[in-house]
Amino acid sequence: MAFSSSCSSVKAVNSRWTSPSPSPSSRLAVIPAFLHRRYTASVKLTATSAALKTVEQTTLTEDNKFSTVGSDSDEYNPTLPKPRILVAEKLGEAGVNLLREFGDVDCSYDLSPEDLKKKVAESDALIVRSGTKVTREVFEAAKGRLKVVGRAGVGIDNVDLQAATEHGCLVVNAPTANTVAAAEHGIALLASMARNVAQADASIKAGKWERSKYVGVSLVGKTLAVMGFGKVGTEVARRAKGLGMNVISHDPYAPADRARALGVDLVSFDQAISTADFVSLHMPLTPATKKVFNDETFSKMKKGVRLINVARGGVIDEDALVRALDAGIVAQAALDVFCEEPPSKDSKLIQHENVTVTPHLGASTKEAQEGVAIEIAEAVAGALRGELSATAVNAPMVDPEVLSELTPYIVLAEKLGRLAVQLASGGKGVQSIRVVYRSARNRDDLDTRLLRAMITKGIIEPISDSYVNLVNADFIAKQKGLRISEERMVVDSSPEYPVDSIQVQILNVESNFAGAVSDSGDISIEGKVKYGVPHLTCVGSFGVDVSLEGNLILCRQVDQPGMIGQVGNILGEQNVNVNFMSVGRTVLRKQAIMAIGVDEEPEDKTLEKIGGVSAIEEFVFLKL
Ligand SMILES: NC(=O)C1=CN([C@@H]2O[C@H](COP(=O)(O)OP(=O)(O)OC[C@H]3O[C@@H](n4cnc5c(N)ncnc54)[C@H](O)[C@@H]3O)[C@@H](O)[C@H]2O)C=CC1
Ligand SMILES: O=C(O)C(=O)COP(=O)(O)O
Repeated sequence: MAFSSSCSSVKAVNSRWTSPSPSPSSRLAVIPAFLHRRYTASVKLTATSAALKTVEQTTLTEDNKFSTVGSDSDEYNPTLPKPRILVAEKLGEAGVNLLREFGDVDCSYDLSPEDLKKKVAESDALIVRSGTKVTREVFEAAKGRLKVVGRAGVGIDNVDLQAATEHGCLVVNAPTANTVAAAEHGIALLASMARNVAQADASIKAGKWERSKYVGVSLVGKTLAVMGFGKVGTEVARRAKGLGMNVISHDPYAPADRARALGVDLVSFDQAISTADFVSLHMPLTPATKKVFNDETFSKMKKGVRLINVARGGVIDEDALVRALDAGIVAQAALDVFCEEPPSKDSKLIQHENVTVTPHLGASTKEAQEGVAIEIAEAVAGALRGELSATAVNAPMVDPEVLSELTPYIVLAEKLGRLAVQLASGGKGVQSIRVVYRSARNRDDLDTRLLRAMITKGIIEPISDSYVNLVNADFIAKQKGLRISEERMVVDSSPEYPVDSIQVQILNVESNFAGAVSDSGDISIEGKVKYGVPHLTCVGSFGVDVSLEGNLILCRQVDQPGMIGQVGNILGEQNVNVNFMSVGRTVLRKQAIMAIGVDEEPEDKTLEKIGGVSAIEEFVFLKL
């Protein structure tokens, strides 16, 4: 469907205009030099009343970098103190060295829960492995300082993700570097269990020579059920095929063609457990997989089945496993992971003669630990720099190519949100937002999660104390009762660009600038990215074209000659640098909107002078 914008045409006056030589004393008279600090002050004057109204708002960061993990004020800046990174579990040296180049690193292992809480209150990032429980209390104790938790490994079941999200704390993991190590450990357990290696070793060391007791079983020709055909499961399957095993797998989410390519059949859960001689667990611990191996499921297994678990202890009901071992349903089990780690010394499961155990060693090879350390160090440093992480667990994961393409639109989205909310009277009662993305691409080719998050950030931050980032944007919006509906319209523009325009509407709210209210009665602004720079292209029903840099003055006036000169002169006299100017009108010589981009924040008296120009009916000063 071709779309024509609801905005009126733009009068061609997009000229760069520089005020006469600025006097240093008047520059930055109001805006503090430290652009990263939040501050409050924004004024709106109307020509008729010239009354001052204040809207609380925040600044943008200098470099337009969008923040994934921190507020603008917390964003990484090389001139600010280095971020503090708490490494709470042993991490490979290469990773620690990488982190040291970037931040102040505190390697404190074996912290008590109380000490961990104390330390996170002074840390921007925390790095853990599977041995540290990062609970809600930890996030609460951090009091907003903790911006990222890095899990140096795959499983994030030791991190309270909901609490992290609510606190706007990004969680990243290192999901690839230990895959092979875990798979190799699975195969090591499989083979050593089948040939009683651990038991025979203990027997010899106890002075015995028991050859007939430790007759094993062969692997070749046996059926292995791989439960969870993800990264580790796939590598286990590949290796088991090499050992001559028949491999089947159960994974409700794995693509069948990927399995087929390895000669593995994807089957149902019951089929997998009832036909396998060996069952190897490789699924994550989730509410759906918790204790999925229990009395009922053990009873469906082939008598004499052998079980390997290098995934998570919690997927097995350990008491049920002891019963299944005692009943001979499970002939042997080889376990690397346990419900509680370390397990109690007198655990019947650990002590069972048919059970082989290792202390969560799946990822513990030199190679894997160096790889994981580098992977997590890069992810954490990137997150602290405000980059989007490819391994984010509680924020949108975005392909780097998609991200680089979307970056200018992300900046535009935040600025439109920030502008729109300043056009609402008093910034209160903003409840319903409608966003329309116009794009030449197919609906499925445009992932709007980042754009929506940044519009939310732009809307919420100027009117509240909350800081919003990609992690908590949806949560904070919900908490504040903000409803954001999104629409996509296919337009006849170039599919080379992901988005043609973004329109942000605030519904059912009064505006402090009548010119921003569209025919439908809602505050409406629209923007585009031009040559990589975000532009405002529509205010209410008026088409404009002004680059969104610095701050913005919007004037609604009678469309007549000389307006640009008059306002330009007022600003120039006060050494306010105009970076862009544009006039849009609906009907010739009736009404027009003048959008003026200014580098500095004009003083109140300057704004009052603009308000005093007789043809100006209303105007508003907006911070970007
Ligand atoms: N023992 C150790 O030191 C290590 C343990 N792990 C654990 O191994 C497990 C697998 O890790 P990766 O392969 O890297 O993860 P992954 O995310 O690549 O694979 C997990 C697979 O499980 C599947 N799955 C989810 N729910 C399932 C269900 N109900 N039934 C069957 N399959 C299901 C998923 O679709 C996915 O394909 C994780 O629990 C991880 O924490 C990983 C590395 C080292
Ligand atoms: O990566 C995983 O999921 C693991 O279980 C590895 O845990 P670890 O880092 O060795 O404590």
